[in-house]
Amino acid sequence: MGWHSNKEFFVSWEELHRATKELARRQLPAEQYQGVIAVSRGGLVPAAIIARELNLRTVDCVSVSSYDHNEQRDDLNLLKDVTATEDGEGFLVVDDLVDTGNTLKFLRQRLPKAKFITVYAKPAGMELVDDYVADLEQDTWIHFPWDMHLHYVEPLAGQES
Ligand SMILES: O=P(O)(O)OC[C@H]1O[C@H](OP(=O)(O)OP(=O)(O)O)[C@H](O)[C@@H]1O
Ligand SMILES: O=c1[nH]c(=O)c2nc[nH]c2[nH]1
Ligand SMILES: [Mg+2]
Repeated sequence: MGWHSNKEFFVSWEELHRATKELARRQLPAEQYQGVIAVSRGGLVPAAIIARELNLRTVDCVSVSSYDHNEQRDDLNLLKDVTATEDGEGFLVVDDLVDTGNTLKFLRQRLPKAKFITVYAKPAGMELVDDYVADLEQDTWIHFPWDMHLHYVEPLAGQES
């Protein structure tokens, strides 16, 4: 799916940490929340950072599976449901990004009273998220640090030919 994208955006651990702390700061005051729900798996690292910054110790996770039909992901279903809350009231649902919005559309039905936040947002899904830090164009594929590996790159002068 992502390999058809025109542009790529590489996120380092440092940058993910910085952006997620900015997202956390925007959720203050922390007392208005009871806990955090991570959307597994991409939301797990951002949710841990948010929980640490807001000093929230109730952390749950939800896992959604999707099937690919004509490159459009639909037919979402819950692989693992939330147990910490019935309707999401007082909870922050955290994901790494919103792209088409299908994942969050599905989760909003399950947790109608939660606040939904992501670190990154693409235009098609922006309306489904209550807060995000950075927006990217729809045809940009975001590479997260857990999907990457540092490797050697030839100096520019060595790449001439
Ligand atoms: O807005 P959407 O089009 O639904 O896309 C966004 C979702 O896709 C990715 O998760 P994915 O389902 O690929 O699984 P992962 O989190 O386990 O990587 C990402 O982490 C979001 O959860
Ligand atoms: O690593 C990812 N980068 C993306 O841009 C994206 N969009 C949906 N799912 C995604 N996963
Ligand atoms: Mg995900």
